[in-house]
Amino acid sequence: MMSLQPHIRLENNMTNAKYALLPGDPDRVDRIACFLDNPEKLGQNREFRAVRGWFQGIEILVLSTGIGGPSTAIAIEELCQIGVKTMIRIGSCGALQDDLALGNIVIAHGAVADDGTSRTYAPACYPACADPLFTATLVQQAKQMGVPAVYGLVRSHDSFYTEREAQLDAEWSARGILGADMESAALMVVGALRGLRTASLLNVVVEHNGCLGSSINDYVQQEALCLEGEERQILLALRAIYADSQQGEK
Ligand SMILES: O=P(O)(O)O[C@H]1O[C@H](CO)[C@@H](O)[C@H]1O
Ligand SMILES: O=c1cc[nH]c(=O)[nH]1
Repeated sequence: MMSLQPHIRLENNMTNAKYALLPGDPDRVDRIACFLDNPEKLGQNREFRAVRGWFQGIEILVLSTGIGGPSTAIAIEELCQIGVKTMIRIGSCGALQDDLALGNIVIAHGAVADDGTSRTYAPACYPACADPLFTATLVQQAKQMGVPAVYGLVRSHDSFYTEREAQLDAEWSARGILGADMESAALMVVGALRGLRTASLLNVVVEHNGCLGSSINDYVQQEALCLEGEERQILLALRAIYADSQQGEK
């Protein structure tokens, strides 16, 4: 088996984790670590910050993927080389539906693959789907926890600031897509091609057509709602991992 992975700079002997949590933002790795027992920093190279820890006895690796499909695909490929089997994105998204509030959680069972990475790995008609059983476990746990969560489809894209974004968001909103992010599709497509189980949990950090509050109080309150959502999605993922682990060796 290959040893030190060139980008994530992890190797087999550093962790036995079969489950990985994958935020985009490296700083989110540190906040996730607060939910784990005996968290241990494994290092950082570029956008890939790694921590391992345990939740109810299950070893979990946390690795940031950076922004977008290319670095996410690199993270998935290299995590696969060191034996990780189940990868759960702990991401954020912009809502595409009016009834989604800041801090609500979107459980994505599939994604519109509007990104270049997915297209590079497979034709555009290849479906970007999460693992159905793990996703069902997430939905079940969310219900048990009383988390404000919805499940459905999201759209992953490569652009944030093009002139067409508002129009594209409106079109995909009309098709019932719940939210927009930049990594879920690549995770699902590359994961499926490599025989991995994937899932994506997205915290709503931008409301659909929401007017941004101008006062400091609004801003502070919005930030607090987003952080609460992040805590919910982390706990939800960890509880689903535990429930999944009780169903047999993965
Ligand atoms: O919060 P993360 O996980 O980085 O996800 C979202 O935030 C970034 C854009 O601001 C993109 O990576 C998007 O997918
Ligand atoms: O609006 C947003 C927020 C996060 N990520 C996106 O892709 N869009």
